[in-house]
Amino acid sequence: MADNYIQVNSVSKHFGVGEARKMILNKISFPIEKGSFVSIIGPSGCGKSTMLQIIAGLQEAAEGEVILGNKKVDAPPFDMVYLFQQYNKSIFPWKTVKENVKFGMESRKKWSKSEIEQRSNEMIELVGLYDCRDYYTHQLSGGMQQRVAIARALACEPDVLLMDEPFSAVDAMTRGSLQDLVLDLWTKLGLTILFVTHDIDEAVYLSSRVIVLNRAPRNLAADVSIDLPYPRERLTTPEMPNFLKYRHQLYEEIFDAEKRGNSEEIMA
Ligand SMILES: Nc1ncnc2c1ncn2[C@@H]1O[C@H](COP(=O)(O)OP(=O)(O)OP(=O)(O)O)[C@@H](O)[C@H]1O
Repeated sequence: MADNYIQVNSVSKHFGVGEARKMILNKISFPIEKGSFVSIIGPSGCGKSTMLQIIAGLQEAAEGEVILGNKKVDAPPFDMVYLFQQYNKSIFPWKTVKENVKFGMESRKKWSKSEIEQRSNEMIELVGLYDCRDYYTHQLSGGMQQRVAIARALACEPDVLLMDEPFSAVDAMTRGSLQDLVLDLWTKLGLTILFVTHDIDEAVYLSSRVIVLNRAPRNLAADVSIDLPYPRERLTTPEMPNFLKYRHQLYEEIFDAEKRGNSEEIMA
């Protein structure tokens, strides 16, 4: 059932004090439906990561609030996990794949030993690393390390997965297979996903909805529902007329947002 699971209510944020004070987000509001896949795009510096971190409870808004379910987010909620941009650095090199995946569950002290054992095996299997479960980080490729970080995050049974440019450091082939993995996990586990990316094709391919942030003024430039069927197919989806239509529309939005942002910087 579609309902507004997360509500971003008039969120503002600035950094710096005095003359150095800079408005980053200005009264941004949008709802997120449960089970949706929402990407946030926008020109560099428009505040995408800051927005995601406020939603995650990792940064405080200067004004406004984020509601998850019926509760205001004022600290990282247990049912939300945040995957950082360079999340291959967040896995421990002295632990094996399996130990890394178990670590997140063990630190929450919510599950028994046998539940941790079973769930970690299931997650490792789901991300396709079962045969490498006893490997250490240095024995894994970058894409495999990212699968470990995803498995560790999902082992904790979150409802919401927040991802900040998760695939920016991998080659095109790995990126494609990680995109399909995330779509597969989203479907199988019934997650709500918020995804920050610079890549418009990636945003259209993955998302049920794309939000565009402006750099000047610091508000919402566009909110576009992506009416393309799931499951998405790597070869056929990008050739669909609607895919090309959304891609074109979002490129235009970004170009406009960039132009407005650049002219604001020249005026400043
Ligand atoms: N802790 C901080 N202190 C001061 N300024 C900050 C801080 N964090 C972010 N900023 C500034 O806020 C603005 C928005 O940063 P943010 O990383 O949210 O943007 P972004 O849209 O994710 O950028 P990019 O696409 O380049 O990753 C930038 O101008 C950045 O320099």
